[in-house]
Order: sequence, then C-alpha cells, then structure tokens
Amino acid sequence: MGNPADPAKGRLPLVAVRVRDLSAYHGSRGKQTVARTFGTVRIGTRGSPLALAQAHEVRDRLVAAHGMAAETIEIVVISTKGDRVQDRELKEIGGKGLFTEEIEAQLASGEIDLAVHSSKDMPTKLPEGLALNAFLEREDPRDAFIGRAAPSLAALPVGAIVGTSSLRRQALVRRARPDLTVVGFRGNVQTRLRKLDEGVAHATLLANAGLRRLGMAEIITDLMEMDVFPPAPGQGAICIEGRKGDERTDALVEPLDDADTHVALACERAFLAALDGSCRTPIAGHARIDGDTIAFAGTILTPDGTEAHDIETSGAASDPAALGRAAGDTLRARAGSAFFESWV
Ligand SMILES: NCc1[nH]cc(CCC(=O)O)c1CC(=O)O
Repeated sequence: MGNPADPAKGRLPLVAVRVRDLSAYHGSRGKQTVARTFGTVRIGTRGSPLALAQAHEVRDRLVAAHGMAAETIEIVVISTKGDRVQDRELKEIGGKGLFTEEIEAQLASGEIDLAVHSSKDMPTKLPEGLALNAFLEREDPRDAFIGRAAPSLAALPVGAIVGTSSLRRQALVRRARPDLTVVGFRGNVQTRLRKLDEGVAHATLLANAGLRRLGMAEIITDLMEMDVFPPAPGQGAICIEGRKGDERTDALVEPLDDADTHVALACERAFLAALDGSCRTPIAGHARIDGDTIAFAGTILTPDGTEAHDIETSGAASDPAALGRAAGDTLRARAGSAFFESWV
C-alpha cells in the first residue's frame, strides 16, 4: 500500500515527476525509478448507494497507495439499464451486462479511466478490449439474513414469506425450507427494508459485504453458513475494470490488487463460464486460497430447490481457471441436460 511516510504526499502539483519506490510495480524491493504522477483519474460507477461506497473505497485506496490528492480523482456516476428498470424482474429484461453496458461503453471510449464493480455482477465475457485488472481484498462472502418475524431462516414460522429476487437465494431458501413462500424483492437495500416494514415479507437476504460497506451491519439478524447457503461466485469482492493495454491505469490499480482474491475470482469466474452462468441460473461457488492450493466448492440448483448438485474440489493456485472450469464441466455432466432445460 504505497509509502505512508512519503514526504511528498499531497504536496506535488499534478504534472510533477517524482521519485518513489516502485517495488510494488516491478517486484524488486527498494528499486528507485522516476515515476510520473497520474494526473486526473476518472472512475465510472453506478449511482446506487452500494456502488458509490465501493467507488469511494477505490478512490481512498488510490489516494493511500500513490499519495495522490483526492481532488484529482473524479467519480463519474453512470446510469445503467438495470438501474432504470425497477418495475420488472431482472430475468425478464435479460441478464447479461444489465448493470455494466453503459459503464463499459464510457470506458471503451476513454470518457472514464476505470470502472468499479461488484465482481458478482460481472458477466463472464467482457466486451472486446476490456479486462478486470484488479480485485480488492474480499470481504466476508456470506449472505446475511434480515428477519422481522424471526432472527434466522431456521426459526421462521411455517408459511412465512421470504423476499429475494436472487434466483440463487430463492433456490437455496426453497431447498432449506420448502414450506416457506418466496416472493421477488427488487430495489436497493433501503427499498427492501421498507418492504419488510410494510409486511410484504418477513425476512430477506443480502450480501454481508454490501451491508458492511453501507455501514448497515446492525440490521443483520443472522449470517448464513457457507455449506447450507453458498455465496454467488465473486460475492464480496470489488473489482476494477480497465482497457487492455492501458499501462497508466494498470500501474494505478496494481497496488490495490489482492493476489488471493484475484486467484479465487479467476477460479470462480471460470466455473461460472463453464456453466454459462447468468442472472437466470442459480449457481453458487466459492474458492478459498490456502498457500499454493485452492479449495473450491460449487453448487447448481433448480429454481425450486428440489434438485441440487454440489462439488468440492481442490487444485494448484497456479492454474485457478483450470480448476474452476473442470468443476463446472463436472457439475454440468453430472446434472445432465434435462436439469438445464428445466431452468427455462
Ligand atoms: N446484485 C446486487 C449486488 N451486487 C453485489 C452485492 C453485494 C456486494 C458484494 O457481493 O460484493 C449486491 C447486493 C446483494 O447481493 O446484497
């Protein structure tokens, strides 16, 4: 994380050239090189409270890593189709790229320098010329339970209503508690909490990481165990998207990249890609890095939760995509084509 003792921090004009330790870029300790400063940096993000919290976190980390002046980093709010369409289920308007398309267009055209996303929302295929070049250290990937009628999923009375629009959460709730009613629940966190207050549902589920970023952890009444309620691939990890070959942005975001999270995400995204994952498909997957080894657990379910296929596997951290792809291929074969046809 940069050099906190840097005496030049915050005092240089924008165009100055200064000497700093670039070991984070070159991997060679103590190497002194002349580095440019970065000038004005434009970060593209959605405008939801969670997206803004994530963009601010990235800005704060860039400031800390490079000793940049905060005013040189501009946060550009970009509205996406997913933000504009509030009255329909996401699966009706078509999943892929719903929250990313407009942001990626501005990235490709150079109006912004980088985009901040929740990794979970990123399609496995990115537009030509763009890449995910950094993953911030992952927060707790677990789902959080917010219950009004009872503090946990297990304690909900028979017939209680759970509101969630995530197909994965719907399927996992139905698998664990077939007696409950699941209703669609869209909107940002504040909207969902209001629906709980209005009695539209007795409980909802949200990512623990997102609630923490919003400073709203106190509303959580339970945390879901990963084996009963496995998270979505990428859950809890903020990622940064940039243009391929844009060395300035690469150098800018490199110190923010967490190696373990990067490896885990490569595995989880390869798993998703092997299953052709999108918003329509209830898929859970999580990779944990332990030294040179990745431990991966994945689950696919039918939306009604009556059929599920799980895999637990491990492999070398040097080839995360191979492990994820193999896990996805194995589950696909094990489930059979009838399983996938039942999804549509
Ligand atoms: N699809 C919305 C979304 N995308 C990422 C997060 C949470 C933050 C994260 O997983 O990093 C959320 C909200 C939620 O699932 O509660």
